Amino acid sequence: MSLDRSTSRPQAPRDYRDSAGVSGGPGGDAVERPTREEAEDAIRTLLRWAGDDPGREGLVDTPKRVAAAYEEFFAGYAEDPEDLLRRTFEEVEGYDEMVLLRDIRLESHCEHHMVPIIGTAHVAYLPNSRVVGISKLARVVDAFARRLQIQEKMTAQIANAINDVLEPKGVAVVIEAAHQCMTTRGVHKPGVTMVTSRMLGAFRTSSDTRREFLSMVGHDRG
Ligand SMILES: Nc1nc2c(ncn2[C@@H]2O[C@H](COP(=O)(O)OP(=O)(O)OP(=O)(O)O)[C@@H](O)[C@H]2O)c(=O)[nH]1
Ligand SMILES: [Zn+2]
Repeated sequence: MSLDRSTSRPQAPRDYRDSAGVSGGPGGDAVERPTREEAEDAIRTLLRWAGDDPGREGLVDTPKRVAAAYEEFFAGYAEDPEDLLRRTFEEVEGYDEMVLLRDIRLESHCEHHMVPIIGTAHVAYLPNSRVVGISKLARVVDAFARRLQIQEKMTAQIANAINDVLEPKGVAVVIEAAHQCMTTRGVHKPGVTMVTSRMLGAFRTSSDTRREFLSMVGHDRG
């Protein structure tokens, strides 16, 4: 879809549904994206609502900057994670050990308060003769993270997309993240981290495989 959001009203991208029926899309075809000008007007309204004057010098360009920032924060709606995974995979005979991408920086936004969720993702799979370009695993994390999210849904979506395209013997995803809606507002608990996981295939059925993964990502304490 077009990234030129200045005047056009591009169609909302295809809703992404994982095999658990979890929707990762922006709300389906019913959502019509406003124009860039309408988005900037909305930001001026919020500035007035916060108690400031959107016409003062320091704030004149702020709506434009915020809209540009939103394009980055929410770029995932324009991505098709399955397509990313299909792009570079190849058939490999003779490698059937775990592939792990550890400590992937994760930047997302919580769907309740629209404030950052910052953390780390660990993604592993057990190839079933098919391997993917390793950067694509990090791109899949970004494609789901750059949306309004809750951590449980994001974790499941990443694992399910990899499972659907690569058809591996197993997939494991662990995300550890701090939610700024808990640290900078509301309950104000800095230092708290939420940990979520999704284990599929051998990572779910074999405790040895799961233990190997958890030990490789440093989650085998206790
Ligand atoms: N399970 C889950 N909860 C989340 C996530 N991100 C934010 N939340 C929680 O979503 C809840 C929303 O609760 P509400 O009572 O509707 O909103 P609120 O009045 O702003 O709640 P407080 O954050 O407790 O002030 C809060 O408990 C948040 O901590 C997430 O990724 N997963
Ligand atoms: Zn929140």
